[in-house]
Amino acid sequence: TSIMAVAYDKGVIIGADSRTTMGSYIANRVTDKLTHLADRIYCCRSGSAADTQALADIVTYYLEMYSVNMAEQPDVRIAANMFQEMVYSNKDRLSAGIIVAGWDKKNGGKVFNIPLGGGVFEQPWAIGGSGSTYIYGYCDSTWKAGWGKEQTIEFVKNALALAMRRDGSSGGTIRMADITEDGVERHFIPGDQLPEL
Ligand SMILES: C#CCCCC(=O)N[C@@H](Cc1ccccc1)C(=O)N[C@@H](CC(C)C)B(O)O
Repeated sequence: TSIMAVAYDKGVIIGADSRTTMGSYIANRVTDKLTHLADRIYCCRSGSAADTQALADIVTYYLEMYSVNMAEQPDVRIAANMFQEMVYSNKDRLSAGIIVAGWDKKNGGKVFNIPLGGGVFEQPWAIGGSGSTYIYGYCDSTWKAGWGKEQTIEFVKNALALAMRRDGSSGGTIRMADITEDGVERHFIPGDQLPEL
């Protein structure tokens, strides 16, 4: 897996490849790793498909309870803390690298990285999954603060395409989503239209 989330002035762009593997077999070449948790809050999933689906389902339920009991929408940070608590306290039994990202009224676009150990790290951008190891240099040297929507989308697209070319556990298509005050807009790049960098 190659997953990514980048905050920008109006919100956040999330992205992922679409490969699910079972050893060298590609079990799903059109996986959707961008998972809806609550209004304008998503997570990008890497690691065990089963573990991350189970965790996302539990957080989705908890966030619904939050909305009902607090009579207001949860901040992105709340969703990140819920994942962290479960990943940290079950770290020896789970394989789940999650990026929680979204937009909330108080804080705007936010990115929280939750790697395998269960730490939570608020960052302007985050990459994750096996493919991310191949693009740290590209991302560190390319990302700039102050980009708008188009530049951020371009950055996510190019970074994921580079990771997908080098990582055998990443591939297929690129799925992206743009999360802002106006809502969520999905973007899709078919496997035969990936940028050739
Ligand atoms: C057998 C089996 C594994 C079932 C499918 C399965 O979880 N594949 C995993 C790789 C993996 C992980 C942990 C144990 C085994 C196999 C996979 O493709 N993960 C991708 C993300 C998920 C959310 C689709 B990515 O991280 O590569």
